[in-house]
Amino acid sequence: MIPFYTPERFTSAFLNRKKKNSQREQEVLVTAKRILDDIRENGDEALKKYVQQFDGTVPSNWEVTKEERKQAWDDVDPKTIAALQKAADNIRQFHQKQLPTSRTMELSDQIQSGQLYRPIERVGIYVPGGTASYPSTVLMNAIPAVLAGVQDVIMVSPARNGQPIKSVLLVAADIAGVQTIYKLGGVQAIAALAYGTETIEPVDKIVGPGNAYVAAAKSLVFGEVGIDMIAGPSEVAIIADETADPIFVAADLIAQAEHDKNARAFLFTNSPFLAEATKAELAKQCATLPRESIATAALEQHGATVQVNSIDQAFELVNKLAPEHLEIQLQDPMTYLGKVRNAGSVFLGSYTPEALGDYYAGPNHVLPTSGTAKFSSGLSVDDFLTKTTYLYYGKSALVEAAPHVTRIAEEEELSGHARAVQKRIDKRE
Ligand SMILES: NC(=O)c1ccc[n+]([C@@H]2O[C@H](COP(=O)([O-])OP(=O)(O)OC[C@H]3O[C@@H](n4cnc5c(N)ncnc54)[C@H](O)[C@@H]3O)[C@@H](O)[C@H]2O)c1
Ligand SMILES: N[C@H](CO)Cc1c[nH]c[nH+]1
Ligand SMILES: [Zn+2]
Repeated sequence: MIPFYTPERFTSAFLNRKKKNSQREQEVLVTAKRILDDIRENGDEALKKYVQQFDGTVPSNWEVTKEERKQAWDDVDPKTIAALQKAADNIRQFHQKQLPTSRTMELSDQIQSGQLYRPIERVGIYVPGGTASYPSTVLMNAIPAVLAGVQDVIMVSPARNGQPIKSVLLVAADIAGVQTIYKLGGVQAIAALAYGTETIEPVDKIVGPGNAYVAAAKSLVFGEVGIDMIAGPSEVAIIADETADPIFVAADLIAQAEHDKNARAFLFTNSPFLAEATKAELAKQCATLPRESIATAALEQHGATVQVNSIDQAFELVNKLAPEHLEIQLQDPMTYLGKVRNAGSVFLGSYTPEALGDYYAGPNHVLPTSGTAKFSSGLSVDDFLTKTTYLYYGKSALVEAAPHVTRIAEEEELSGHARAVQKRIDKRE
């Protein structure tokens, strides 16, 4: 089960590793590039070829029809629909507060400047559909886009082996306000969104998580279109002391580990009792878990219980790790929030499991992984907006600024710049 680490061993095993593409990552990149290039060159014909190869059958229509979307509502249990609607309300409410307002700075009647926010026009949302389906991911990606004012929100998800896209994903798409849904997944979906084909219009930005092939394809089309981030395997770090309940701690480590054999789940504790009790509890809870083999593999290969000397040391290590999710299961958890420097999202107290945020509470679950929380943030309304600054100077304001502007231009030996100002001054005199 979960291996024990000293802080020193944890540091050398997880924090000091040089990032270098493994041979497998290189192979995935080569495959993704080959598929992208082919679809860019040969459009729908190549798209069909890869859909057939990787997803088993080519659907008769790429786009999910109105009838298929309507039928989905009859297929899904009304209790699931109600839960998704409530979750959507919470997510909407949280993200609504992120909406910025355009700013104007009026320094005088001669000088005005400001910043305009505008929605990106067309956004593609990737919703995974390989080993599991995630209606929560539809909500988390589409709701901020719709709130930002994106005109066309286009969702892609694979319809594999002749099976339709799961009805629950179609219902979630309706609840979130997705306009168009294409039955496409993997690298071929990213290619169609980025480059377009004869039948599919390209988008301006692609967001959403996916497997290694999807992540590689997103990294390769970046520049041609925008992307949100390159998502790695999901991860949680839990800081807990002797007051934490080992049943809750183990349950939350497992909730992360069941995602993927490469998922990472870490417990940092100063209590040897909690460490042992959690280990025993992990074995007990895994034994009855439907995804036991995935969770056990993740905990054994990518999990760790770190015996820290103090809670301060736990925060030091966690800030270096910059985990996607951080749970603080300590007494008076809110008092520790100020100690968090790097983390995608923080869950405070024993009654705030990460699962609450994954599905329901409001904050986004598309978060920076693999230490990237040091320089990036989770998905938000901001990801669907562009910022344009503007500037207005009247004549007398330019006259006042002119000597400074021309001085700097001369320093840079760009006399054309200096003249662009000076010509106006000369004409005035
Ligand atoms: N971070 C988050 O918010 C979040 C949320 C949900 C899911 N996820 C993650 O997303 C991932 C989903 O992965 P998935 O595989 O289930 O679904 P997916 O939709 O990402 O990938 C399925 C597609 O991969 C392609 N593919 C499979 N094998 C291939 C190969 N050998 N060569 C080329 N293409 C190939 C196929 O086209 C297939 O349609 C998981 O790792 C999951 O943990 C993350
Ligand atoms: N924990 C995942 C990555 O943040 C999100 C998710 C979706 N469904 C369940 N969990
Ligand atoms: Zn999850």
